[in-house]
Amino acid sequence: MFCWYNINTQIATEILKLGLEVINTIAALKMLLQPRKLAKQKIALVPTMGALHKGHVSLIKIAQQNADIVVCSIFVNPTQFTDPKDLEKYPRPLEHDIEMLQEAGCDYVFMPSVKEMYPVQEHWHIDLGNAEFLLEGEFRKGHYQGVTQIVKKLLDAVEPDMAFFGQKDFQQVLMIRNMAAHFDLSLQIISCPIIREDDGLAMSSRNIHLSPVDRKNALVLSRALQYVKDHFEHDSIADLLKEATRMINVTEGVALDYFTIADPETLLPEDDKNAKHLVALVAAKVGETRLIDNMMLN
Ligand SMILES: Nc1ncnc2c1ncn2[C@@H]1O[C@H](COP(=O)(O)OP(=O)(O)OP(=O)(O)O)[C@@H](O)[C@H]1O
Ligand SMILES: CC(C)(CO)[C@@H](O)C(=O)[O-]
Ligand code: BAL
Repeated sequence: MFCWYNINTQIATEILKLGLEVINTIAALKMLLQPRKLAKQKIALVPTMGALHKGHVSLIKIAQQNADIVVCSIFVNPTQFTDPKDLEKYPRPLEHDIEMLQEAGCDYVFMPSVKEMYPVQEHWHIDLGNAEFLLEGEFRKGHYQGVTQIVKKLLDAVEPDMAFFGQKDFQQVLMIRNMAAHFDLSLQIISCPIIREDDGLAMSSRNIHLSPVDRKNALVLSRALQYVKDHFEHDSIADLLKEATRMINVTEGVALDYFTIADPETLLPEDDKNAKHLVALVAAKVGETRLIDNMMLN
């Protein structure tokens, strides 16, 4: 059986020739990064679960502009999946990912096994604040404990000066910032803009599961967000929510989990349009695929 974590030697050799180093263990990673750290080079981490697309590449490019060395991790983290079927079918196109990272000029890719990251069973539970239980936290209970658990392990392995995350996973960035505050970590956590397809759909690894009909229907999510942004000046929050949810609910094959206009720090619903910052966030199942998206409104 082809094993995702064991890179075949031929591919590994090709990769080394092209300058991208593929590392599977924390010990090897630390050894490779040590001289870089001694030379005071700035190290950036871009954590991913693979199935890379232009959204991931944009994080790598931003990281390159801010650091000397960019490490991208690819690890499909089992502890953040609340639906075993979602984990099982998560896309794992290894060779394609390696090619994208080479092309992007990434320096190191860290692709550990599950055993490497979780050598023993362990308990993880930290206080992430009330926002942990809202939105994604309500629909994927325990998800952010799993996300922060693996991100802390990756940060411990790489010890980067900065880590880059996409704003597409808006709540995730907030949770990771809260985890970093919990452990008093001093690294910079940088949130990067959402990269979209030409028609507005937010890029996501799970888009690969969309059938052609789903793909068309999925557009209603970014359209509803854009509607809210475009009408924000003149309409009340209640009217904006009403129209956005209507747009989604009339789209066949799309089942809405939530559409909210919220405070970006607390994620609590906000009905005061004069609030300094507001974000609209949406999650829905499109066919069998659950997608999320968001847009800052002011
Ligand atoms: N369209 C995008 N624009 C910017 N950043 C993105 C985009 N999609 C994902 N990212 C970021 O890339 C990082 C790795 O995400 P991940 O590997 O889970 O990909 P994904 O596309 O979010 O996949 P999925 O949502 O299906 O899990 C995260 O910080 C995520 O926010
Ligand atoms: C941050 C992350 C890599 C942790 O597994 C994941 O949640 C993701 O890809 O967004
Ligand atoms: N991109 C967020 C990771 C997840 O959905 O599990």
